Amino acid sequence: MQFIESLDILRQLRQQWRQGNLRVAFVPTMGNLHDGHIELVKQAKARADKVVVSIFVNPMQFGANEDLDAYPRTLDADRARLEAEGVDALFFPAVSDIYPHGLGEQTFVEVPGISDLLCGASRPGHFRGVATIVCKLFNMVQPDVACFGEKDYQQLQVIRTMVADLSMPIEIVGIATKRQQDGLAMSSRNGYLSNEQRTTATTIYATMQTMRDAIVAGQQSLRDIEKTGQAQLIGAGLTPDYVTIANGRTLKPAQSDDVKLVILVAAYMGKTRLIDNMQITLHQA
Ligand SMILES: Nc1ncnc2c1ncn2[C@@H]1O[C@H](COP(=O)(O)OP(=O)(O)OP(=O)(O)O)[C@@H](O)[C@H]1O
Ligand SMILES: CC(C)(CO)[C@@H](O)C(=O)[O-]
Ligand code: BAL
Repeated sequence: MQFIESLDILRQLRQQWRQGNLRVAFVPTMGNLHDGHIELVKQAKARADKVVVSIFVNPMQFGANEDLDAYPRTLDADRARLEAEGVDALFFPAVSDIYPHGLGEQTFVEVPGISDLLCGASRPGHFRGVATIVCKLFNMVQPDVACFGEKDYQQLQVIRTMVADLSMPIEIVGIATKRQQDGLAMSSRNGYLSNEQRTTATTIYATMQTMRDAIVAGQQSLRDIEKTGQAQLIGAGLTPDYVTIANGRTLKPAQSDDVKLVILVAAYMGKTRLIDNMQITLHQA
C-alpha cells in the first residue's frame, strides 16, 4: 500500500492508473477505522481495480463547540488495517494542504434544502463542510466509484445530490450499516462512551425496531410513533436531538402515502452525539 501525503504524488499515481485503463474506487474517512469502514473498503475492492482510502479529519465540518480536537486519531493502527485489506493507496493530506488559505477564504459547495434539515439544523454549516471536502477529495482522487455508509444517511443523500447537481461522473454506492451484536451502529464516537453509556446506547436500535413495528402495523399516526420513540429514548437516559420518520429521498417528514421511509435518530448519550437510521419500504395495499 502506498502512503501518500502529497497531492502531486497522488496525481502521478492516478495518471498511471488512467493510462492502464484501471477503474478506481474511493472510500473517504476521518480515520479511527472500525469494521464499518472495513466493510466499505471490501465493497470498494469488489467494484474496482484499485482502491484509495483517505483519512482526513475535516475542520470545515465541525462546529466551534464540537469535538474536532478530541476526535480520535489512530494513524498507525488504521494504516496496518488498510494494508491488511490490500488497499492500494492511503491518502493522508495535511490541513494546510487542503485549506492553504484557511477556512475563511475557501470556496465551498452548498447543497441547498436537504443540508438544512435534521443534522444540518443542529450542526449549522456541517453539510457545507462535508460537501466541500468530498468535492475536493473527488477532484484529487478522481474516482470512478465512491462508497459511503448508510449510517450517515443524510450525508449520503447530500453527496448523491451534489454529484447529480454538479454532473460529476462518479458512481455513489451506499453500504449498509455495520452493527455490534447488540445492534449499536459502529461509530468512531462510540469510543467516547463509558461501559454504562455504551449499554444504554443500544436503546437507539431497540427504539427504531419498536417504531418500525408500529409503522408496519399502521395503527398509529407517524407523528405519534415519533413521540413514542422520543419517550423510549428519554426513559432510557438518552437526550434525543431528533426522532423523525421521513421520506427516504427528501428527508422531509413522511406522509401517510409515502412508500419509502426512513427512521432517523440523533441522540446524546452524555456529551456524545450518536446517529442511526432504519429504512422501511411499505407494501402498497
Ligand atoms: N457502522 C458503519 N457501517 C457502515 N459504514 C459506516 C459505519 N460507520 C461509519 N461508516 C461510514 O464510513 C465513512 C467514514 O465515516 P467516519 O470516518 O466519520 O466514521 P464514523 O464511525 O461514522 O465516525 P463518527 O463517529 O464521526 O460518525 C462514512 O461513509 C460513514 O458513513
Ligand atoms: C465523508 C467524510 C469523510 C467527509 O469528511 C466524513 O463526513 C465521514 O467520515 O463521514
Ligand atoms: N461521519 C460523520 C462525520 C461527522 O460527524 O462529522
